[in-house]
Amino acid sequence: MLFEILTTSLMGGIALKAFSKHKGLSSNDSGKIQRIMSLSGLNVRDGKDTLTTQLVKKKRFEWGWEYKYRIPLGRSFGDYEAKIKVLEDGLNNRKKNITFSDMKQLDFNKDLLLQLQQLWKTKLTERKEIELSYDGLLIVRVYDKPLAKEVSFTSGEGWRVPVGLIRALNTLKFHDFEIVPHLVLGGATRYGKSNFINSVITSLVHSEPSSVNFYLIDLKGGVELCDYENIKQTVSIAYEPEEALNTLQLAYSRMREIQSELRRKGKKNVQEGGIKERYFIIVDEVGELNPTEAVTKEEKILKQQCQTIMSQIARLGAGLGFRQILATQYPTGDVIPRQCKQNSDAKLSFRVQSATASRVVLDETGAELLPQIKGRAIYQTADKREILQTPLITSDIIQSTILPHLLGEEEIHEKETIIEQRRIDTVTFTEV
Ligand SMILES: Nc1ncnc2c1ncn2[C@@H]1O[C@H](COP(=O)(O)OP(=O)(O)OP(=O)(O)O)[C@@H](O)[C@H]1O
Repeated sequence: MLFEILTTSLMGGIALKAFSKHKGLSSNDSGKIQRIMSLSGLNVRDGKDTLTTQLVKKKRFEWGWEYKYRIPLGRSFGDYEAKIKVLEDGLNNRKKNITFSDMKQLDFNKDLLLQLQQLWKTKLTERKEIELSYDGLLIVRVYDKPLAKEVSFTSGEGWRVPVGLIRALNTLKFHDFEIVPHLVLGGATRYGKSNFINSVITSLVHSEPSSVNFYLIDLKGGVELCDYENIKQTVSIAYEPEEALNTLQLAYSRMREIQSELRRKGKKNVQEGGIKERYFIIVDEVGELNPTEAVTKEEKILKQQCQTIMSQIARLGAGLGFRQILATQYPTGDVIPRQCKQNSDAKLSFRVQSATASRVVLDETGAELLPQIKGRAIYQTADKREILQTPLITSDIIQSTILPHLLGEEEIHEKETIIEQRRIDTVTFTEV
């Protein structure tokens, strides 16, 4: 009896609190955010006046709250970005509330007390996460639930590959290589670049096995991409800068062939020309092809040639079915050829060391402030920037996907002979 009374009043109390919170009556993070901003030195003194960050709008979404603030004169978005950790810690310095949606998940036919205990435990370890952006007003998004730290890999469809789970509605975001052909990828070591490249290749092999062609350049000692060496979709693979030039030349000469074919047909691009094949040039550690880092004159010339071809492919390849993915862990000024950067409308950056490195990859700061979570990244297209958790792919998935496409010894020999022949035919590189 006593237990029933206790449970009923506890439930009643929680329900009331949850209801008021759901209606936005009790939770007022907007005020708390304003207070944290003031206390962390974001106010501006103007003579006798103190200019503060002013709330303009707040809106409840399924994932949490969005607040819009007018920032005082004399402050920049960067000033607020620099305080993101202070804001997040301040917001999480609170007593935990049970929400209406938490209540909806309870099963009243099962052991309620146990469920409530579990819910409370989850609440104590849960952390709200925030995201900042700026569109003339400062936008602060406060998410009820943190973004998952691990997301399983599932293949995309056609030329759409999974990029990661976004917070809004917990949905998977895809990158469509037919819409945005080239991608620049950056991030400090061990945050997930190679894993992402593996998931792109695996997804494409799974979805477009007879139309996808790879030109792979793995300058990290061949440990990452060697799995794909003997699959029929890989036209050429390189492990050293000298080999990289060969691989790029092969891709370049194929690009010229397609260009001639389209010209003959009087078509503007592969879509119009009914050409289904797509060619992916993937360079893992493009920094190894940076001529300014070359030691000898020959090496410098070789790397310059590589960069010239990569720039040509970035500039002209899109309509000819060529897609380029350039990855680097050293995002310094000249590591990604300028034309490649300019022609890549999508960028994916894992955590980097500094705001400067973030600017090299994304053209904006922010990737240096990502949490130290493997696989967490900013995906940026021409009009949108989203934080997401990239899927983690396992060796088992990679192996089972490529197994049906592995070449036999005779086919490998045949492929090598064709490549050798093409190399001989690829005389000199000329501008298209
Ligand atoms: N999306 C992810 N989710 C969870 N863990 C991940 C994810 N991506 C990578 N990891 C973990 O991080 C480790 C390093 O990842 P990865 O090899 O892709 O890093 P990297 O950025 O390519 O590093 P480096 O530049 O040093 O080669 C992986 O072995 C894996 O355990």
